[in-house]
Amino acid sequence: METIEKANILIEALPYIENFRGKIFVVKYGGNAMTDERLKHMVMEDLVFLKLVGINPVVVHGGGPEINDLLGKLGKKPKFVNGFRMTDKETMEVVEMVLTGKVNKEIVSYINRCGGKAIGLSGKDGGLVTADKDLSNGDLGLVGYVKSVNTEVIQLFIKEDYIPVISPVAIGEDGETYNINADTVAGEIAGSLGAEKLIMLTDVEGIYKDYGNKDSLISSLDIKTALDYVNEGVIDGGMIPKVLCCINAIKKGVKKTHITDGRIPHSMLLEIFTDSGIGTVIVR
Ligand SMILES: Nc1ncnc2c1ncn2[C@@H]1O[C@H](COP(=O)(O)OP(=O)(O)O)[C@@H](O)[C@H]1O
Ligand SMILES: CC(=O)N[C@@H](CCC(=O)OP(=O)(O)O)C(=O)O
Repeated sequence: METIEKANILIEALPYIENFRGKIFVVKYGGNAMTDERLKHMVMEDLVFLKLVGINPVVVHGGGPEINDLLGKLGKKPKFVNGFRMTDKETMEVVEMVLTGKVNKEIVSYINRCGGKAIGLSGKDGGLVTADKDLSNGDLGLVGYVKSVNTEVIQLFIKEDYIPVISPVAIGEDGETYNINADTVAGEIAGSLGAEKLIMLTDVEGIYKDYGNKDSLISSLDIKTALDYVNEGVIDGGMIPKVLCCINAIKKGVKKTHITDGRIPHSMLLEIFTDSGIGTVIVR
């Protein structure tokens, strides 16, 4: 790359950096970007970069594949209904162990090694997220929905320059531990914080008008069109809950939500700091 091109890229980022200083970006971290070592490293660098230019990233992570791995080793077969894991008591123990014990701490130590200051939290810490039993897909055991978010805990850590890293496990008034889909938690936290952005890292480029036709990637759509696409079946499968979480977050005051390709190196920076972005933006 010519040196002038490098300089132009930095200059293109300048107005965004100015604009976003002090704002909160909630990042849902999952998919390939979480399992591929090289991509993992780049995501951590991107998070530290955001913090250094004055943006406040808040990470909500998944870990579905890791949970499946450990369940497999224990001889338990994972079962899903509409993308939600059937969670009996024994499965819940595994979910909590993997998400809060393994995945969360790995991300925290990775960010710290990359020069950031990360703090690991589950929904249980400081009453950050409370849950109740989710019956919207039938009785899936200990699957929960988000009842409340205590933003004070998150704000406290942001103020002290930490990057909060949150696992989607929460406690209910009944004292039960609940397993909540990570996209849902990210959407609810972004909404409650009034975040500037919710960024969903996933394993597709973004939303396609015609899934299967790589040329039909949509760069931007509003919430009404997004909902129409869900109802018309243009948006299907695992993309449905993602889009619904984005819509929910926007209705609660998040300015922009992004669905972007975690398989692309530094996709977060490309999405945030370039005029065209690389994935799909959903706005009001
Ligand atoms: N219109 C669409 N555009 C993009 N992806 C779509 C669309 N309709 C359905 N999908 C599906 O949604 C999937 C993304 O959801 P999912 O696999 O649950 O992501 P993640 O594992 O990152 O949470 C895509 O891999 C694709 O199979
Ligand atoms: C209720 C439910 O399904 N919870 C999810 C929580 C983790 C998650 O959402 O992980 P991904 O983002 O990697 O899919 C699960 O048990 O897999």
